[in-house]
Formats: sequence, structure tokens, C-alpha cells
Amino acid sequence: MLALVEEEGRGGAYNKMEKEFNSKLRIQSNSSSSKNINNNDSQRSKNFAFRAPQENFSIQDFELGKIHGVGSYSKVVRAKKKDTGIVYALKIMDKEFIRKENKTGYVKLERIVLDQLDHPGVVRLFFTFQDTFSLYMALESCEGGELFDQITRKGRLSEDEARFYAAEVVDALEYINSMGLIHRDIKPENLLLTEDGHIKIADFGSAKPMQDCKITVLSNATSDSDDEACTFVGTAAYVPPEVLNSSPATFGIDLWALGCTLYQMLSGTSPFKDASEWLIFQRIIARDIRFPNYFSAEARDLVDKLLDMDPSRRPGAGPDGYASLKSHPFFKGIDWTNLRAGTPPKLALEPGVLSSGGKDQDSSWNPLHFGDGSLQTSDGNSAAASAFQAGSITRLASIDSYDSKWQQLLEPGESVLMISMVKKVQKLTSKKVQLILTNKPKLIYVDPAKLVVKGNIIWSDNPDDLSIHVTSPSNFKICTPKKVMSFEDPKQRALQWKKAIEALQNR
Ligand SMILES: Nc1ncnc2c1ncn2[C@@H]1O[C@H](COP(=O)(O)OP(=O)(O)OP(=O)(O)O)[C@@H](O)[C@H]1O
Repeated sequence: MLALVEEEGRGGAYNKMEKEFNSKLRIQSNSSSSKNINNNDSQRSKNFAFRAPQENFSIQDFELGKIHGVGSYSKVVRAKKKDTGIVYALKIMDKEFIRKENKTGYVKLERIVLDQLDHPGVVRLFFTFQDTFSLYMALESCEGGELFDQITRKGRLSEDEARFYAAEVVDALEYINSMGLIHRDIKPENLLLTEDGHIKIADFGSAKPMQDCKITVLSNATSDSDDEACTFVGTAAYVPPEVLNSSPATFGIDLWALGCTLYQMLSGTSPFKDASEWLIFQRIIARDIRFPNYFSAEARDLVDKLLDMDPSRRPGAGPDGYASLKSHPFFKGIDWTNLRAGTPPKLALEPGVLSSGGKDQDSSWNPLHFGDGSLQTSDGNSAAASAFQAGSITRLASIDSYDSKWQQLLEPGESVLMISMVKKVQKLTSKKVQLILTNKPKLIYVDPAKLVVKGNIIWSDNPDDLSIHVTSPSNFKICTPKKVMSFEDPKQRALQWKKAIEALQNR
């Protein structure tokens, strides 16, 4: 597969994927009521067969807004279609990066799975398009952000709040599992919130179709290459013991992750938190859980049962399906038939933001555009443009420059290449700072509340004078001859930081 992708070069893999989709869908349309669809009219058959069609749009058709989030192989940006005014969350993936990181199967899988899922608790895919460098998925925009941020901003959630979110996750998971799919990456970062605060499950790149799967999945659309390579799929802190023991995957994987997520909502941290992945795994295998004494008996019992070492004993995994989970005393009072009509918990807003969503930021949307190499800025900003050409990592990271709030800290013509809210860890304390890498190049950390630069790390292209050492998915050290600074990125982008800085040193 990889050899084939290499031969085809940039964009070839995705074009091939679309061809495969088409041929598969032609088979479907021949055997269904679509006889009047001309097989030669590929665009029409595409549009007919996919619920979310592949369109011929370009990035210039959208006004880009704030960055919703950054994943391991994508950036998700708020984007308003200029002609319709409809706002989407545009998931942007760099083709070269996906090919190099061998993530083609994930992208195919997510595209085809999201196309076929239809549930109010699952993020909706509306259409896709592509250009020379990037693939784009136009998703329903979840303006309330991640559940992860709600937990962080509130410290921890009340039992009523946690019950509301957990019930909506259970309802969506019941649907996903009933379609014969295991999500495999349930965690607060992948549980998004609508503007009014309802849950939408996102990120289906790690999903696993089971034997009786009701979703049409192409054989090479899979996240299983990591299974074969003996690396686990998912996120360390939410992985169940059976995955670490290489036992066959079951729906119990999602139930364990639900247990971890409920614990995190109620306590503020995941149950198996530790300094490294290895230590986390030791805790999981030893089932080393400590319950805070403020958990109610019902909450404690439900988490305890979901975190059963035997996946078949977790509530929801038995012969009566999700009925035993939904009838657990923790969910007493939940109206499962009218769930989405319930009033969601009040959203805690980002510090410094006066109202929710990205609407207020529309007027300050950065006019920088990208796609197809025809990068333009309204002011002919060539510095930003050259940053895009400095390699795929840098180009991917460059999308962060859309958050205009940070521009006031930069010089004219300077643009942000990568940015994260991280913890600057010192011996006894740790402080939240915004770490920013610019195209100057410049590496600074900023007090996010006061918008004041707290440190400027002296840049050097020479790795002897500036180097990044990754110690875990979240932790990295920035080393200069005079200082070693330790950072923790809660979104586990330590390696991305290293790659972005090194890409710039080697530009
Ligand atoms: N539809 C959406 N609306 C709003 N924000 C979104 C949406 N989809 C994704 N995001 C944000 O973007 C982030 C990255 O998206 P996603 O998890 O799909 O990317 P990924 O590259 O698949 O990431 P991962 O590293 O988790 O596999 C999410 O954690 C979330 O903050």
C-alpha cells in the first residue's frame, strides 16, 4: 500500500481513494434504484452515492476563522462558506504529512464512516474537497469546543453535569456500537459540544468495524496498520488492559474509555494519570484506581463497573446490551427517550472571551489564504507565505496563525507557525503559558491572561544551541547553552513541537 502511494506521489493516494469509492458505489448504484444514473458521469454518481459529496470547492470559497483544534494529523478551522454564509468546521489535512506518517487508512476510514453515521450525538460530515496540498472535510461546527476544556475551566464537573454529558455519550455510543463500530478513542478531547452544549462524538480515524458492521468500509480504509505494528490505537490514559494484552477488540473498549471519561469529569483528571506512558500502562494493568471521597456511591459504582478488567462484564457489554448501563442508579432520572430535549449544563467560556462560539471573531478573521500553492495575503505578506513553503510540518502548523489575538505580540509581517497552551514546569511549580513559534523565527512564551511576553528563547539554527528533547507524548525540554526549560503540552504535541522547531532550523 505504501509503495503504491509513493509511486503515485502527492495527492495520488487520495485520488485513488476517491476512484475506489466511486467504483464501489457504482456497484451499489447498479444494484439499487439508481439505474438512471450514468456511470460515466462520475461527478453525478459521486454526488448521488455519498451522502456527503466530494465537491469541487477551493479554500478561497471560505472565510477562515479561529482554530477549533489541532489533532495529530489535522487542523480544524472555523470556516464560513462565502456564498451561503453557512459555517463549518473545516478539518484540513496535509497530503504529504498524511502520506509520510502513513495515515492514509485513517483518513479514508473517517471519511467513509462519518458519511454513513446519522445520529444527533455524532458530528456530521457535509462534504469534502481537495487541492494539490490538502484534503478538506467540512464538518458540523461544534461551537462549544471540547468537553476537555469544560473540565479544565471548571476544575471538575458536578454530578448533575457529568450525568448529563455521560448520558449523551452513552446514547451516541449505543448507536455507534449498534452499527458494528468501536470508536476506540473516546476521551474528553473527542467529545465536542454544540453551541448550546450538547455532546457530539468526533474523530473516527481510529474506529474499528466489527464483523457484523452495518457500515460499508473499503478493505484498505482501516486504522489497523497500528494494530499490526504492535502499537496500540487510541490514547494511553484511556486504553483498556485487554488492548495492552493484545486481546481481540470488543465494544468493551469504548465502555472502559467511558469509565475513564466519567472519572475525569467528576475529578478533573483521568484515573490512570502518571508521568509517562509506561507508568500509565503499569497503573492500568494493575487497575490502580483511587476514588476521591466526594464521589457519590452511585458514581463510584458505575466507574468501578465500567473499569472492570473483564470487558464482557462492563455494563453495556452483556447480552442485554446498553439496557444495563442505562438503568444504572447513577442515571436515575434520565429520560432516555427525550435525551436531546434536556437542558445542557452552562458552558464555561474561555478566559478573556466575552461570549461563546467564534462569531465575535468573524470581524478579525485573518485574511491569509492557502491551498494549491497559490498562497496570498491581503497585504502581500511574503514572510507568512514563505513559512508555508518551509516544509509540510511548517505548512500544517501555519494554520494556527489564524488566531489574530496573538498578532499584537508580533512584529509587522511576522506570523505564528505553531502555538499551544502548555505548562512551563519548574521544580516546585508549574505555570500555564502560551508557547508560540513564529516565522521570524522566534520562540516565546506568553502569559495568556495578561497577553504579556514572559520569555524569549534565543533562537539558533544550530541544534547545539537550541534543541528539543521529547520525554513523553506530552513532555519536552527546550535546551539552550544557558537554560533547560521543561514544558508539558496536555494535548500531547511534544513531538509536533520538536518537528516544527527542527523544520524551521533546517529550512
Ligand atoms: N466539528 C468540529 N467542530 C469544532 N471543533 C472540532 C471539530 N472537529 C474537531 N475539532 C477540534 O479539532 C481537534 C482535532 O480534531 P480531530 O480530533 O478530529 O483531529 P485528528 O487529527 O483526528 O486528531 P487526533 O490526534 O485526536 O487523532 C479536536 O480535538 C477538536 O478540538
